[in-house]
Amino acid sequence: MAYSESEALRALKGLSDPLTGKDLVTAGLLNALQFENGVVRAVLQIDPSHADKYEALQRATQKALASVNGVETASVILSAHKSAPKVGGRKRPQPHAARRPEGYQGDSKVARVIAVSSAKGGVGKSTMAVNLAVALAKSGQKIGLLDADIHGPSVPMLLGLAGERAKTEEVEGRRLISPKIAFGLKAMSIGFLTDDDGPVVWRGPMVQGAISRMIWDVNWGTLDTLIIDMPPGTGDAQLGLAQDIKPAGAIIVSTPQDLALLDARKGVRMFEKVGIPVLGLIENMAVFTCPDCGSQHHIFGTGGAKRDAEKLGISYIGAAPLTLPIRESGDAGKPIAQGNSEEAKIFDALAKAAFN
Ligand SMILES: Nc1ncnc2c1ncn2[C@@H]1O[C@H](COP(=O)(O)OP(=O)(O)OP(=O)(O)O)[C@@H](O)[C@H]1O
Repeated sequence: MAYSESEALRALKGLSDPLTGKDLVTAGLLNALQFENGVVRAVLQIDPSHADKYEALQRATQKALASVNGVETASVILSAHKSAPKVGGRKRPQPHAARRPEGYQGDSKVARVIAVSSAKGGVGKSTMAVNLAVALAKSGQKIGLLDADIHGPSVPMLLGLAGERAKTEEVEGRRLISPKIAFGLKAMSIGFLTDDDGPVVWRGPMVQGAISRMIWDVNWGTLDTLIIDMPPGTGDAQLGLAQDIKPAGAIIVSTPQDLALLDARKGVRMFEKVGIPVLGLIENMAVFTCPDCGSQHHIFGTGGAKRDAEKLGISYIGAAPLTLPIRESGDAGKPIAQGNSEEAKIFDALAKAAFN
C-alpha cells in the first residue's frame, strides 16, 4: 500500500509527549513530516532544557513511522529550533502547518546547498571551505557560507570577523538574522550568535536546532550556492545534520595520510546512507615545497587519495599544497584565495572543478 500522511499522523497520535502527556501531534511537537521515495522524515521541536526526556520518544516515533505502509526508512530528528517570530502582525500563508517550507528558508532563493565535510578534525576542512567560497565569490557568483561547526567555529577568524555579533532585520514580516558580508560572500556562524568565547558544549538535538536556525532564519537572499562547513566526523550528529540540511551534494576533504583517508571512506558512506551524492574528494596539504631549495616533500604520504577516490567510485577533484601563506593568511583573517598568488590560483581551479 502507498504511503499516506493521515496514516502516519494516526501512528504519531498514539505517542505521548513526556512533559504534557498529550499526544505528540496535539502537543505541537511535530514540526515537519515529509515523505520522499520510501523515506519519511520527521522533526520534533522540543524544549532543549528537557532534551533527555525526549530521547525515548524519538526512538518510539521512528518505530511508529517505520511501521506505516510504504515507508522503508524513517528518520526522526529532535530540534530545539523555533520558527522566526512573526513581526508586524501580517500573516503569511503557510502551505501546511506541520511542514517546513521547501528549501532553506521560505523567503530565500538558494539555488543549491553543498556540504564541505571531513571525517577527521584538523585536515583543513574550514580553510578549504572558506577559500573555495572566496574563490567562487571572486568569480562573480553569489555565495553563502554557513559554519555548521558548532563546537569549534573557525569561519569568523578565517574571514577576519572574530568577535563580531550578528544583527537581526525584518524581512517580509519575519525577523531574520543578517549574515555578515566579507570578501564578497555572506557568512553565518554560531560564533556570531554567542556572547562568550568559551567552547560551546551542547547536546546533539540542540546543535541541530542551532544549525537549522542558522539555515532557515538567516536572510541569505538570493544565492547561487550555500556552502556548509560541516562539523568534522561521521557520527550520529553529522548524519542527523546531513539529513536535516539535505544538501544537493557533498565534498570530502582529506589529507593524503592513510588514517585520514580511512576516515574519508566513512564520510563517503555516511552521505551515501542518506542519499546525498558525494561530488568528490579534495586532498589538502598534499605537498610541501621547501621555500629555500624548492625540493618537494610529501609530508602526509602520496598517491593514496587518488587511489581511494577511484576505489570508492567518487571523483578526485584535486589537491591543495601545504604552505606557510595558506596558514598565515587564515590566521590573519585574509583568505589566500582573495588575491592572485599561486595558492589563490590553486583554490580558483579547485572551486571551478568542484562547483562547475
Ligand atoms: N593547505 C594548508 N597549508 C597550510 N596550513 C593549512 C592548510 N590547510 C589548513 N591549514 C592549517 O591547518 C590548521 C587546521 O585547519 P582548519 O581549521 O581549516 O581544519 P579543520 O579540518 O576545519 O579543523 P577542525 O576539524 O578542527 O575544525 C589551521 O591552522 C590552518 O591554517
